[in-house]
Order: sequence, then structure tokens, then C-alpha cells
Amino acid sequence: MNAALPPSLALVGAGKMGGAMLEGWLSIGLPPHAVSVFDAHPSDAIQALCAARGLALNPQQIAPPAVLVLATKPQTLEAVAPLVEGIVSPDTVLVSILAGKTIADLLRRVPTVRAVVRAMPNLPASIGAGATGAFANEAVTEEGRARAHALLAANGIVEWLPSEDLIDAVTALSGSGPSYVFHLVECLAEAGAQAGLPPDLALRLARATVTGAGRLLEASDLGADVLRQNVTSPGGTTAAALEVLMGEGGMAPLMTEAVAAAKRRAEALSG
Ligand SMILES: NC(=O)C1=CN([C@@H]2O[C@H](COP(=O)(O)OP(=O)(O)OC[C@H]3O[C@@H](n4cnc5c(N)ncnc54)[C@H](OP(=O)(O)O)[C@@H]3O)[C@@H](O)[C@H]2O)C=CC1
Ligand SMILES: O=C(O)[C@@H]1CCC=N1
Repeated sequence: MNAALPPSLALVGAGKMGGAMLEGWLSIGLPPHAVSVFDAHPSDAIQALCAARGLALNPQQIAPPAVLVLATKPQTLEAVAPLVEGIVSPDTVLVSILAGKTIADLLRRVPTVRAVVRAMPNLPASIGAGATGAFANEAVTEEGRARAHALLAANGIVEWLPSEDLIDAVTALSGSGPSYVFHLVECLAEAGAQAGLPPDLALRLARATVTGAGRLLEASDLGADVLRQNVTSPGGTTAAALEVLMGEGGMAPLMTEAVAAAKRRAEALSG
């Protein structure tokens, strides 16, 4: 087991994201007896995982954990705060993945805690291919930061941010970003069907194209711009498509607008 991993951990909210992170922690050797899971309505998969691996699910009482990861919806912070406040001690590091909720918002609801890490993971965490942005307040010790890092790194890359206010932009880019890519698959498949392909064939090709391009990007030392140029024969078909995608009203201004909308929504979720 990674020596930096916390000796005890509570996960509050084991939904899509919390559940994905939990699987990552177990896969890198966090001992199941060190983990307590709290969820209002645990899914069948979480109940089965807890039973199979011997994790405490919704225990009545636990000793304050070294780290508590809060992974409920931002809108439930008010409702879940008394549970969290009842579990933590002043030495617990609170790692929150709630979009929009600031460190000040969290400290107001959970006054016992001092050390807070705001982290923004993304869904590919479920296969260890996530991207997380994180910010630690000044009360987080070197040890606390190392523990948070070890947990977050179980799910993919971790980028520590120099200031908390960057996290809303991270949320808009990489937190929400996987959904933009999945929508690209939907759009590509629809466009292929419009171009005459049977819809199921178009979907298979679109999915394999996006997956393959992602894997090439990961495997290659080349930048995305060079890889794009490598597909683009002068005067060929790709150039014709890119004239549309890179033209006025193309993908760049659309993506800028989408990310700005997500960032505004993150800001609106604070409080
Ligand atoms: N999904 C994603 O890709 C990402 C999500 N996030 C953040 O992760 C957080 C969770 O999102 P997501 O996993 O999608 O949401 P989910 O709804 O899938 O997960 C939240 C879980 O918390 C449970 N819950 C609700 N209230 C309580 C409570 N009082 N005590 C204990 N458990 C409770 C929910 O139960 P029930 O369903 O019964 O309400 C649910 O199982 C959000 O704050 C979001 O901003 C961050 C990055 C990416
Ligand atoms: O959509 C949301 O609000 C959350 C935060 C980032 C991804 N999902």
C-alpha cells in the first residue's frame, strides 16, 4: 500500500463520482477496513462492493477519520452537513468534490474542520484515467496534502492549483468535459447517419473514432495540433470539414461559450 494513503477514510456520498473514486482507492491497496461509506440510498453496486470487500456501510458510529471525502450533490450540502460534522475532528482533512461550494461555504457548515481540500475530478476516474484539479487551504499540513494527493492520484492525474478561484474553470473544463466528448460522439454519429450511413453503423464508427483518437493522443508525444495536421491532406476531405469547424461560428467559439456557461453555473452553486 502507498505509505501516503490515510490510515482511515470516510466517503460521504457514494454515487457516480464517489463510487468511481472508491473503486480507485481499493484498487491501489487502501485497506477496506480503513474505509467507511455513507450514502442515503446506496446503489446495489455499492452495497455489493461493501459486502464483498468488507467495507462499513452507513455505520452508526466511527472514530473521526484522517480524511473525509464529501461527494454528494452541491444542493445537498445543507442536509448532509450535520452528518459530516458528527464524524470529523479538528484533525480530519475534508476533501470536497462539490461543484461550486467554496471552502468558506464548507467551513461555515462544518465548523469543526479546519483543513479543506477542494478537488474536481472527472468521470474517467472510474478507469484510473481521470483528471483532477485540487486546491488546499492553509490549514492542510504537508501530511494532509500528501494523503489527499495519494487518494486523488488513484484516479488519474492530479493538478494542484495555486488559488481556489481557478477551480470553477477546472470544473467547466475537465470536470464537465467528458460529457462534451460523449456529446461529440452523438453528434458525429448523427452526422454520419445524415450522410447516408445506417445509424447503428454510424454510432459504432463514431465511438471507435473518438476512442481511438483519445488513445492516440495519450500514446503520442505530438501535440493535438500536429495530430490534427497529420489527418489533414492538403486539398482533401478533412480540410473541407475543418473549414467549417474552424471557421467563424465553429467549434472554438462554441466551446468557449459552453465552458463559460459551465463556469457561471459553478459560481452560482456557491453559497
Ligand atoms: N458526475 C461527475 O462526473 C462529477 C461529479 N462531481 C461532483 O460530485 C458530486 C456528486 O455527483 P454525482 O456522483 O454525479 O452525484 P450522485 O447523485 O450520483 O451521487 C451523490 C450520492 O450522494 C447520496 N446522498 C444524497 N444525500 C445524502 C446524504 N444526506 N447523506 C449521504 N449520502 C447522500 C446520493 O443518494 P441519492 O441518490 O439517494 O440522493 C447519491 O448516492 C457533486 O457534488 C458533483 O458536483 C465532480 C466531478 C465530476
Ligand atoms: O454537472 C455537474 O455539475 C458535475 C460537476 C462536474 C461534472 N458534473
